[in-house]
Amino acid sequence: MEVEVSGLRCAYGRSAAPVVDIEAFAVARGVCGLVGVNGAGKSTLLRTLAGCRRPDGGRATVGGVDLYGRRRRSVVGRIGYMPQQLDLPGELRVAEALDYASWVRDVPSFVARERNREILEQVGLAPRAKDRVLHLSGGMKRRLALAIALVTQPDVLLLDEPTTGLDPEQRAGLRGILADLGLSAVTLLSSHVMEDVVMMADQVAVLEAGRLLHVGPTAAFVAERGGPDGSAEHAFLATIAAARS
Ligand SMILES: Nc1ncnc2c1ncn2[C@@H]1O[C@H](COP(=O)(O)OP(=O)(O)OP(=O)(O)O)[C@@H](O)[C@H]1O
Repeated sequence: MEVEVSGLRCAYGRSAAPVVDIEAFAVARGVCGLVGVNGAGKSTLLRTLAGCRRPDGGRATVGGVDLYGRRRRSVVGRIGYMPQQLDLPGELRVAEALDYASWVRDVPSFVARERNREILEQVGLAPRAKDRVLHLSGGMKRRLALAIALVTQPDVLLLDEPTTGLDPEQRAGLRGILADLGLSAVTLLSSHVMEDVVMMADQVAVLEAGRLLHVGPTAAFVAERGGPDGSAEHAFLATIAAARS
């Protein structure tokens, strides 16, 4: 299932300059890392691709279906979205929160029961299934948000800064989950941490002031722009410096 964007413009306020302005962008499968400095437009783009924020111009499609068109219902249910700002039901227990998310997304309860148990194992929250969400640590809340994004077994997974607050073991766990999903889903993840992008994403997209500066295989991006040390950080900084000069 392909995620595609054409002539996409997003602005906050009628006369404001667009904070996302992308002529064309397509991700067909695997994991694409979306990188950019603070305010580059990553969250706005992901929110728009999740079907949560109507663009001010252009189109965003999933599997050829306009996310804001008449047939949107047929695709928004196939998208799993983990926002940057978590809004979790603190009073519920972890397993209940997942069941609730499944109910909201119309996953039949007989399917959800087994699947949610597996998801809790995957994200390492099975031992905390009976804990109240508000008692979880920051990193655990992030893992729960990831679990919630997975309840529909989405074809498209959008993760906004998924590694924030995760310990090294959990980062490795997230890589494992993405590697499994990479075979079947299109994943777009934003991150400030180039190291995470190199380890998790086979493609990298660089966003600067709402515009797409570069899209391509991560390995080539680092090899060609990473300087003598082959540093991903260097590749990123060189790309935005060239665009600003
Ligand atoms: N609700 C809002 N109202 C007005 N402006 C907003 C709003 N949300 C974001 N912006 C502005 O839009 C621009 C892009 O913000 P966005 O959060 O999409 O960037 P980002 O790349 O995700 O940043 P970060 O890495 O800091 O999370 C920024 O200039 C930001 O100030």
